[in-house]
Amino acid sequence: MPLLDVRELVVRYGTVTAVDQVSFSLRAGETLALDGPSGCGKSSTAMAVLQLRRPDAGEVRFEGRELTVLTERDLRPIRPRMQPVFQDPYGSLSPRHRIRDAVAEPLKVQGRWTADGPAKVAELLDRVGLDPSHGARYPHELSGGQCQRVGIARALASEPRLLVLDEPVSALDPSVRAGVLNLLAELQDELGLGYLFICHDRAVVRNFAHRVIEMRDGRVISG
Ligand SMILES: Nc1ncnc2c1ncn2[C@@H]1O[C@H](COP(=O)(O)OP(=O)(O)OP(=O)(O)O)[C@@H](O)[C@H]1O
Repeated sequence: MPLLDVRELVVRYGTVTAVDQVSFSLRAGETLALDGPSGCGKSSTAMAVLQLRRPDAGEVRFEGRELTVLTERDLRPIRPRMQPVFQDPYGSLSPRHRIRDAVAEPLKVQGRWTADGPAKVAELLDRVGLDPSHGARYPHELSGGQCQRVGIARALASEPRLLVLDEPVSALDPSVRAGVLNLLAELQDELGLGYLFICHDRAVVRNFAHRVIEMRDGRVISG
């Protein structure tokens, strides 16, 4: 059974059809890249997969369950298992919260904060290659690459099966990109995560993805 199976997905904004009958599937432990020029519908596909933007038509089957028919309430226990990581590492963190609080937040929101919470946060920071002492800092005291690692630690706190990575290294200096991509590859090996990886850097896609589908004007043109 695929981890994620998307069938004939459609997303419209008024009269614009941003995603037009897109289908693909993804297995656990696999990275599928969505490639294509700006405006071709990659982010809209990602948002619809995550049910952050409910699709206008089509199916999104995740771990065997059809999500598009579920209510917000029924989606609540499923949401932690599919986590986004966005392009802008600073933008996805609140400037007023310390790093340790940002990583603790999903545990607290999901009712999983217990006496060993601080130790779990330290472990998550260590897992993404950050010194646990970074937990006391604020986002502006970290580099872009370190912030993106915090974003990944926050996603891992939810114990996901799928990460939707929307241009996760595009905003980073070329010198730190490889480090973040290596971390993602290690986590995938270790945890068997599926990655839907949105990226328009051909070299990165070639090195990192197991399969690539190419989009143009809302449609899949190859892959
Ligand atoms: N909220 C919105 N309202 C109206 N139109 C939108 C909205 N979001 C996206 N679009 C339009 O939908 C189409 C697909 O956009 P989308 O952001 O999904 O593409 P993309 O491939 O991710 O592009 P980029 O790489 O620039 O993020 C574009 O024509 C875009 O202008």
